[in-house]
Amino acid sequence: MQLGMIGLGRMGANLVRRLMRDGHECVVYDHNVDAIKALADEGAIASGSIADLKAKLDGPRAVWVMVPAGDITTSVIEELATTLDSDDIVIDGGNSYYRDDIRHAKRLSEKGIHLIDCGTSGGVWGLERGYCLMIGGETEPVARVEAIFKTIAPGFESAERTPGREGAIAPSEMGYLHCGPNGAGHFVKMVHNGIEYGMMASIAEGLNIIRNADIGTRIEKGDAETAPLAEPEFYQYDIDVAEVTEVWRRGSVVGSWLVDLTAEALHESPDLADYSGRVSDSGEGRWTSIAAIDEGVPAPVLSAALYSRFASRDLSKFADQALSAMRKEFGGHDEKPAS
Ligand SMILES: O=C(O)[C@H](O)[C@@H](O)[C@H](O)[C@H](O)COP(=O)(O)O
Repeated sequence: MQLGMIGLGRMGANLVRRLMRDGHECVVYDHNVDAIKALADEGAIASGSIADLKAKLDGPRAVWVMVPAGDITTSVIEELATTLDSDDIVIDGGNSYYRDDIRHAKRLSEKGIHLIDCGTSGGVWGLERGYCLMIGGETEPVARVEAIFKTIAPGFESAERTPGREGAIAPSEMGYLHCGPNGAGHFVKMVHNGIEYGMMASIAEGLNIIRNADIGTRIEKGDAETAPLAEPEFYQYDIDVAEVTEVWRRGSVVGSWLVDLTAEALHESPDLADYSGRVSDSGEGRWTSIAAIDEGVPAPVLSAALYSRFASRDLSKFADQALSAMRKEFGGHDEKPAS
């Protein structure tokens, strides 16, 4: 079928490539003319504006928006609200906050345009592996663009069938799921990313414990800041962390795509020297914690993982200085001065 794509960054461009490979026709638009030209050279139909994109699509249209969440998505949706026709469909495939979807759906519905929110997971690997799609919106428009979701998703063969499941293959078994009305798709994607934070943090923390299993040798050399280890002989292991991730990839309980990717990164750079250690976040971990608080549902692991990202930046510095100051004040302890 035909699809318009607005936003030709890594995700948008690869979605277009995957769609074209499967015979879909894509009309593409981006602020960056080079990005449009690159895809036009690969067979997409170039457009010079959102109005031009509309003119090049047959109605009722389907337009996928793949731009950064927040103000940019809102402004593109606003332009679509004034440009598209009744019964056209807008699919927001970015990482929008599900509450924005509810607002955007209302705005588009004033013109009879349908919004589908579509959490899209798979990152830079999605072109080959396919993308896991978490979808929200009205039933009819979602069904109308199902061929698009089917192509973009990884497909039934991407995982072994869950034992006990039989009969017709469900969409979830192909890698896309209509989760509920507007916002439901991005709600599920939000929590998916909250889980992503927790899994990433636990792998990273565990590897750090292994990396420091030689701390007994370092304390003997007197360069540790901690209380002396009672039994330094138990921490004398110089373990190759890269090799640990490699072995965990084979048959271990924690084996996963995240461990695969960690093994790859450690193979390229055993000390991870190219990384400052400051970890960014785009919002979904925060929104997951807010949802947990609103629901009164405990989510200590996901919240701790979010806070450890904050701690990775300089924003924990003042709290650490305050700790140091208090320790010195009440105990006269010798705290390290600022360097
Ligand atoms: O499922 C995915 O493909 C990822 O979650 C993807 O959405 C992306 O990597 C996040 O945008 C990173 O999120 P943070 O910037 O919050 O880490």
